[in-house]
Amino acid sequence: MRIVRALWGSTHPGPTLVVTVLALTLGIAVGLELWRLTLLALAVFAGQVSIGISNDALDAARDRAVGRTDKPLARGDVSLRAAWGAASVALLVALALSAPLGWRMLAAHALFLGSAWAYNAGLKSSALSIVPFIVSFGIFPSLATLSAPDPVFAPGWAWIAGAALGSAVHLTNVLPDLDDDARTGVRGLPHRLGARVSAVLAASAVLAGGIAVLLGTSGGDLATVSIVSWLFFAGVAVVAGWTIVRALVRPPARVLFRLVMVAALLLAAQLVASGAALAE
Ligand SMILES: CC(C)=CCC/C(C)=C/CC/C(C)=C/COP(=O)(O)OP(=O)(O)O
Repeated sequence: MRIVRALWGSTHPGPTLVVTVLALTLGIAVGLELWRLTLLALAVFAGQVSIGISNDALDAARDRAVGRTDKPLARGDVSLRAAWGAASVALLVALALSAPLGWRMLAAHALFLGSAWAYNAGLKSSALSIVPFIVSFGIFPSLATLSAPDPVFAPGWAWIAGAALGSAVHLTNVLPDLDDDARTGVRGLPHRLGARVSAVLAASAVLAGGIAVLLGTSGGDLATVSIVSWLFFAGVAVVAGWTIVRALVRPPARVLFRLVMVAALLLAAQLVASGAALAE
C-alpha cells in the first residue's frame, strides 16, 4: 500500500488527473461512444502515469540534493527500480489501450508520449524545454477526434489552443522551482527568460489561444459564437490581462503562477465548450 501511495505521489497526481479529465471531456464533446471514451480516458491516464513517474525517477538524485520533501522517490519511500518498472508498464498499457482506437490515434498518442519523455530525458534543461509542451499539447485535441469511427485531425485552431495551453503550463509550472533548479543546473527556457518574462509570455499565450478558439469555432463570424464560449473567453481575457499588468508593474511573485493557471483552466473550459466544432 505504501509503495502504491508513493508511486501515485510520483505521477504528478494534479496534472495527471487534469489531463485525463480534459481528454474525457473532449471525447464527450466530439460525441465518442462509451467504449471509445473509456479507452481514450484510460489510455491518456496510463500515459500520464508513465510521464509523471519517469520524470520523478530521472530527477530523484537532483530532488534529493535540494531536499524536495514533496517527492516520494527523493524521500526514498519507493525504490527507483519499482518506479522504472511502473513507468514502463504504464507506457505499454497506454499504447496497448490506444491501439483499438485505430493506428492514427496510436501514432498521435505515441508522439504525445515520446515528446513528453524527451522532455524528462533532457530537453527540460535546454533552451528548447518548451518544445515538448507545444508538440504534446498541440496534438492533444486530436487524440479525441482521432478516436472517432471516422478519424480526423483536430482543426488548426485547436492545435493553436492546445499549444498555447501547453506553453503556459510549462512557463508557469517551473516558476515556484526556479531557485531549486538553479542550484541543480536545470536551465530550461523559463529559467533563461526569468520569472517576469515567463509569466507575461504565458499569459499572452493563453490569450492568443482564447482568440484562436473564438475565431476558429466561428469561422471568423463572431455573431455565431455561443454565449458560453464568450463567457469563458471573457474570463480568459480578464485573468490573462490582469496577469500581464501585475507582472509588469510589481515584482514577480507566486500569485502570477496561480493567475496563469486560472487563465489556462478557463481556456481549457472554452476549448471544451467549443468541442462540438472540433469534429466538424
Ligand atoms: C512534458 C510534457 C509535454 C508533459 C505533458 C503532460 C504533463 C503536464 C505532465 C506533468 C508531469 C511533468 C512532466 C511535469 C514537469 O516536470 P518538471 O520536472 O519540470 O517539474 P517537477 O519539479 O514538478 O517534477
